[in-house]
Amino acid sequence: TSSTRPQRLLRAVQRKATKGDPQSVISAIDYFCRNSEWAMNVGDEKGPILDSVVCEVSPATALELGTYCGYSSVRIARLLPVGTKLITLEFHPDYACIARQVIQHAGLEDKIFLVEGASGDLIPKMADMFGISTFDFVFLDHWKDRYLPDLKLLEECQLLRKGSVLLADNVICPGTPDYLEYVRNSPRYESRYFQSHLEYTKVEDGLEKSVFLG
Ligand SMILES: Nc1ncnc2c1ncn2[C@@H]1O[C@H](/C=C/CNC(=O)c2cc([N+](=O)[O-])cc(O)c2O)[C@@H](O)[C@H]1O
Ligand SMILES: [Mg+2]
Repeated sequence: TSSTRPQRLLRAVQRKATKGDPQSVISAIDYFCRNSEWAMNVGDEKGPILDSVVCEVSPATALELGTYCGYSSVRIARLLPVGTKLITLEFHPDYACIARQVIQHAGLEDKIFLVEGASGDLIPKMADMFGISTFDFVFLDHWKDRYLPDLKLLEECQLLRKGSVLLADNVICPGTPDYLEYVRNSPRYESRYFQSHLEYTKVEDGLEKSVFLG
């Protein structure tokens, strides 16, 4: 029977990456996407920008919207201080299943809570589910038309505090025009664009970093 691309990506990790070594999992996925099949991971050019923002924020509480195969979950969680956790939301059960195995191969299952479900349903439950009050860092990488509604939901649920950092992938390609317009024009955000390229290609893309001003 035919396999799916996420299954083939996982197989490449299991074959090439060293168990318990997050960097080798990241390298195995990037190698697979450059040499076998493109996949929508933040990738090896935007990834270091993500890394630098995570290190700068050094979040005690971090949220990711859209796990997919777990590539950015591994990138983020490998940098988190001991005792801190990444909560990542994924509504496609098959992708969640692959991501759990990628995360396990990286040895990061104790630093990552993967919750299956839609962000719109789960965000209002985050405080109760995880006993947190606000997120220090949010990485948005799910369906592009959900970035703005979910940002507004985070605001409404008071899950952002003065200084919370939002980092959004693909603000140019595929593009998130309504989200960009909001964070760049709202007096409640200080926004900055990090120009880069769409993963594994020469097409322009970039990350938008927005700090919530309270
Ligand atoms: N509301 C929600 N709650 C939970 N999980 C959700 C969700 N909406 C989507 N997801 C999940 O997030 C991933 C979608 C990513 C969309 N990215 C993309 O469409 C994408 C496309 C390109 N591209 O076309 O070049 C490049 C990229 O870097 C991209 O991230 C999938 O795993 C999907 O199941
Ligand atoms: Mg993306």
